[in-house]
Amino acid sequence: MSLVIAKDLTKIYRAGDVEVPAIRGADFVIEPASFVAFVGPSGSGKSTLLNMIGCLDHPTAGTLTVLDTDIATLGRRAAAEFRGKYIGFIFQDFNLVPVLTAYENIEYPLIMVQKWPEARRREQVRRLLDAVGMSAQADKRPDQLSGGQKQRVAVARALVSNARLVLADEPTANLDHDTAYRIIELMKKMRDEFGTTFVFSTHDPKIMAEAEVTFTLEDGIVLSRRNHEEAAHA
Ligand SMILES: Nc1ncnc2c1ncn2[C@@H]1O[C@H](COP(=O)(O)OP(=O)(O)OP(=O)(O)O)[C@@H](O)[C@H]1O
Repeated sequence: MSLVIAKDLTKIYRAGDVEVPAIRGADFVIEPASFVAFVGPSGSGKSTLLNMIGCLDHPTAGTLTVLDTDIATLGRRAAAEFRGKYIGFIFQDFNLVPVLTAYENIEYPLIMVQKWPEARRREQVRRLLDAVGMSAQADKRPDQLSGGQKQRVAVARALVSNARLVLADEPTANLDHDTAYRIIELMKKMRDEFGTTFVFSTHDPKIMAEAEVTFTLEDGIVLSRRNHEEAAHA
């Protein structure tokens, strides 16, 4: 069963009398444990699509099924619960809490959303710190970390609640190219290790080449789907 199924997905923003069609009838499918990129120019609708898949924004029309749930039908509370249980987020500006250490930033969703007992939390946070290669920096605050290290912490935080799907909106936009490449490789390694589906957006052609499946967006329309493995063997 596919993890995400979008059919004729449409999003129109309304500001007074003005309508902005951000997504115009998108159809796509994302499989479990896949490594997927949405690419396209600024304003093509990448963030809007990721926000709808992440239950942060409501479709105007069409259907969007995530993990067998028609998420367009969820109310605010149910959407928040669904997000907390199944979806992790990574942002271009890291979004770490400045007064918390790397350890505490990763632990935060377990306290706020999941309410795990302390011993289980500690074991899970240490496992994630180790998986992203940040155990030695566990006690540092974000201002004591490099951009790449901050994004490693954010990757661990996105996975700490055992998310089935991680959505990353331009996760490498604030990183130099080598660091960006290493973060994408880390995300792929996490996909291999935990079986989590990763969906990210990017403008960067070198970064998009690292995805296994690429959807190209233009003016709110999914123009093409490319499977890199099929292409490599063609
Ligand atoms: N809250 C909003 N209200 C009105 N229009 C919006 C809103 N959010 C996005 N849009 C419009 O929807 C379209 C798609 O925007 P979106 O942010 O999804 O594109 P994007 O591909 O992520 O762009 P970028 O790469 O610059 O982040 C744009 O025309 C944008 O101006």
